[in-house]
Amino acid sequence: MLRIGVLRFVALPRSSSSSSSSLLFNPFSPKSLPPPPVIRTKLVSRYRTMAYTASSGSSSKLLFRQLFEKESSTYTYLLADVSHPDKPALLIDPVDKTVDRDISLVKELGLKLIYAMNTHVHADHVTGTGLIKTKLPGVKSVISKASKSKADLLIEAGDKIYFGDLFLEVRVTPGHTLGCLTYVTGDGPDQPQPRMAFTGDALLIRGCGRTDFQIFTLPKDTFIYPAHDYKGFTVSTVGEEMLYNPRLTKDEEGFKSIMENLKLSYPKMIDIAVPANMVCGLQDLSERPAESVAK
Ligand SMILES: N[C@@H](CCC(=O)N[C@@H](CSS)C(=O)NCC(=O)O)C(=O)O
Repeated sequence: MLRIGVLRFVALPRSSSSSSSSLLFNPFSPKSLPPPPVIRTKLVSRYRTMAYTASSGSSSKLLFRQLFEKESSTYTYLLADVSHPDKPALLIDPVDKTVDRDISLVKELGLKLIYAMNTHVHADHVTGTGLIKTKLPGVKSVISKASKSKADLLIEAGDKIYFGDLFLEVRVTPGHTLGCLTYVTGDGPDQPQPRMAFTGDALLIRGCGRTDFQIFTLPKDTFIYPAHDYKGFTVSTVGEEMLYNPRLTKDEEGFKSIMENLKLSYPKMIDIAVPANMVCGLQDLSERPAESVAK
């Protein structure tokens, strides 16, 4: 039987080992946000996850694929627990235009898609989560409660999204939008190591999506997988971005000045994408309320 529940956990005091001690302006300073909780997992380890390769590798448990939609330069991520008999899988930030590609891949790999997740309400493309539900009716759409959008599961800080024995932790990383989330692979002996953070538009590689967040409090070897890349990057790490991100290594005034002078154009799709994404990508989704999530 699949364990597909979204669980909430109890926050514990955070160990000091993974917090940032930079003297430079740090928009993720624990002073401005409560310390992220440490997760106490109840998982029983079957065997240790084997070495993980960053580009598109898989461990003995985790199957991982990074997919790209070129018009909006959007990354979609496929994760599955292939050690579980049902091979439960989830997609993070699918795009409507590439839903057929994504579903074909899921089928070719023999996976059972259970979640279609959004990191936030995107402004530059229409999410594929609603369309996926029409093609694979068992799939549940997921977005943050804070986004005030419609989806099957409305999640918040501390929830755990299980797919098989693997899970993602939900971290709140507002700034780019109020409802932005970062999904971080679980912390535990049975989970992928190093950890992986799916940052949406909060943290881009050598950039950021106009933001304020806590991602730099993750361990330095955590892989960063953003929702977009405009420069040809595919993956980074927390440590690498702390050293080389040209915006986040500045002091507060320098950061503000960069962000105020980005002069980014109005996203071409914003007037279509935002209303559509508030209803999971489909304007005519049923009006039924989202599932409540047990505490
Ligand atoms: N030109 C694109 C949008 C490019 C853009 O503004 N990207 C966003 C994230 S998607 S809304 C952003 O915050 N970028 C930060 C950066 O430094 O590029 C379009 O018209 O859609």
